[in-house]
Amino acid sequence: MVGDQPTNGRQVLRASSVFKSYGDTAALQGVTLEVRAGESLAVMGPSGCGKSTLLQTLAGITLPNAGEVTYAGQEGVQNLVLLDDETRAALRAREFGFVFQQGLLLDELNAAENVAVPLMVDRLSPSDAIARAGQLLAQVGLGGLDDRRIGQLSGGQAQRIAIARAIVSNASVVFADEPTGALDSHTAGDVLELLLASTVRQHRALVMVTHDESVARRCSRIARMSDGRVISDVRVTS
Ligand SMILES: Nc1ncnc2c1ncn2[C@@H]1O[C@H](COP(=O)(O)OP(=O)(O)OP(=O)(O)O)[C@@H](O)[C@H]1O
Repeated sequence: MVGDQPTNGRQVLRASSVFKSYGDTAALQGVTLEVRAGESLAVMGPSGCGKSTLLQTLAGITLPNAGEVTYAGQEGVQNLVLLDDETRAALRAREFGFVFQQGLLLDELNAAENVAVPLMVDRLSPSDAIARAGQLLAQVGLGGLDDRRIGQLSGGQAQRIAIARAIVSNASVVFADEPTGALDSHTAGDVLELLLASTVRQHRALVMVTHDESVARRCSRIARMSDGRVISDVRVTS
């Protein structure tokens, strides 16, 4: 099935005329883009065109040089650019989830502890957080692996844990940067299916950077970038 959910949900995120430079490198050159609840947005384009910078800007990880990023969340509509670092970090931990190609899981923690981290950041007691993490691991098909160290898992299992961690605190937006890039095609398909099932089908928004057309076509919308600009933004219809 293509375009897993209708995309007429409420607007959760909006970048307006966003510019971002790193020194002399203009990574974003006036991007305006909205993201709605229950939609999956694939961000595509050639290497270096600004995809990851856009994702990180929408997520409030990177601050733009100009423009606004508004987010409609638990505290109402807020411009992420104007929040102080601590407030923005707390909002990210509470309302956003992240699935990256690799590297965000903590090797020194086991599977359940990794999933529990956002809950503990959000001040849930460790025992309640670990119990909730165990439920999430079962939901993503990894029941019984709670005590397994990250280094003892396959790439596909590690991405399932990353997905569990991304949604454990009821994130309303999940950001994924090449989430299947390091996986073989069969495992990648399973992980993508899980990512879509645990986000858009739960009325979350998914914003995903990918180089893979077949992955993008499973999303409900594709934004294509070139030289720091969005050059096309279309619904996936078939
Ligand atoms: N921290 C940084 N410092 C300096 N330049 C950076 C930094 N991050 C990104 N850039 C530059 O900004 C531009 C956009 O980078 P970005 O990572 O957003 O592109 P991308 O489309 O995600 O690329 P890729 O597909 O290769 O991951 C590139 O020219 C890159 O070299």
